[in-house]
Amino acid sequence: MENSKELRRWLDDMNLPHPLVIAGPCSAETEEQVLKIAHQLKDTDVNYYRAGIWKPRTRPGNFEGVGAIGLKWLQKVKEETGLKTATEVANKAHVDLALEHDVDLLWIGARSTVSPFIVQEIADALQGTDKIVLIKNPVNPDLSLWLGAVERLYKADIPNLGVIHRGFSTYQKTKYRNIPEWQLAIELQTRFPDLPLINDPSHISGRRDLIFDVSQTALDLNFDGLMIETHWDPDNAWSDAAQQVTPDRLVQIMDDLRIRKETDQEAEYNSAISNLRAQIDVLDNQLIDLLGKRMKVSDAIGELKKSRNVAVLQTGRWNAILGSMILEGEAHGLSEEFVLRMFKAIHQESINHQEKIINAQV
Ligand SMILES: O=C(O)C(=O)C[C@]1(C(=O)O)C=C[C@@H](O)C=C1
Repeated sequence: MENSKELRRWLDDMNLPHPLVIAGPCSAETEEQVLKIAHQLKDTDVNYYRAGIWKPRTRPGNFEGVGAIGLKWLQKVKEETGLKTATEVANKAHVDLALEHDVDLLWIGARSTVSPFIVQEIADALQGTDKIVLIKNPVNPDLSLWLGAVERLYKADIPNLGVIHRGFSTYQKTKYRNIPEWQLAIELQTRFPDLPLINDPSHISGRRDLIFDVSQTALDLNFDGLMIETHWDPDNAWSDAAQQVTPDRLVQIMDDLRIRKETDQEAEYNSAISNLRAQIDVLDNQLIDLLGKRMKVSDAIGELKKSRNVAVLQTGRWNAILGSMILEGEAHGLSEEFVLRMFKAIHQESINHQEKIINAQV
């Protein structure tokens, strides 16, 4: 699969004055609930009304969705409000039912994207459809697996594709339910700049007070749209209560978000940015030069260790470097997270250099 302008045609054709918005409850609960929220979202920026019909849950015993009856409620939503509809599908039976009920947009969930068998089954069931199909990232931060799923659908002649970034599972304790790992979304855009990219701040945040900030970051990174779980009574929702917002709050979020353009054609902007980018280029070259020099010193240490039969890894020294660099970084406005990541990468490269030297056959 190659990048092409064709990939974003379905989105461009919508000619939206704002990012694409997919909103609605995490789960369809009752007909009344589905219709009530849809009517509240009717005259807002919302383009697609979402509702989970089949819910993959971590543990058995939790609410697993109302099933096919919910698709009838979504049809009613379309009739009564004119909103297009969206739901998650996780196997062939779901696809067949969703198509039968004329759901306009289907998405593949994170737990399905991890399984090439399931993705292939869904792709086969959807073969040639002109519905929009969005693929959520797999639960683990694996860009190839994510793009592999997109490719399976592309090869099944499904032209209207896109991806949803919903964050990644982690053992670390963080403020997020699923850590964003924005770098992956940036890498995906670098490889497929025209593949529509939607952010799901609800699943990244796991709590409603973070949704605005995550959405703003997504828009600052050129995301094309947002999927935000919305419920008329979030606290009493049957699933994911903590991360849903009310329709009023959604409207407020959309009002407050700053939508930035990709670039600016003004001469003044162009000359200022060229000047600053020239400075960045000089500094980046200096960084590479310095890192090369540091590795040369590390090579010399490697030779010395080899002659004295000393181990490569020196945890005492390494911890001392980390401690002092975190403090130094702080004084230069660099976050601890960044300094740690950067020095772990430098340390690993240094170890690789020394390993090569120590294990070289003479
Ligand atoms: O100080 C050393 O012994 C080194 O080999 C250098 C270095 C580093 O790159 O800073 C590399 C490996 C060790 O684990 C500790 C530090």
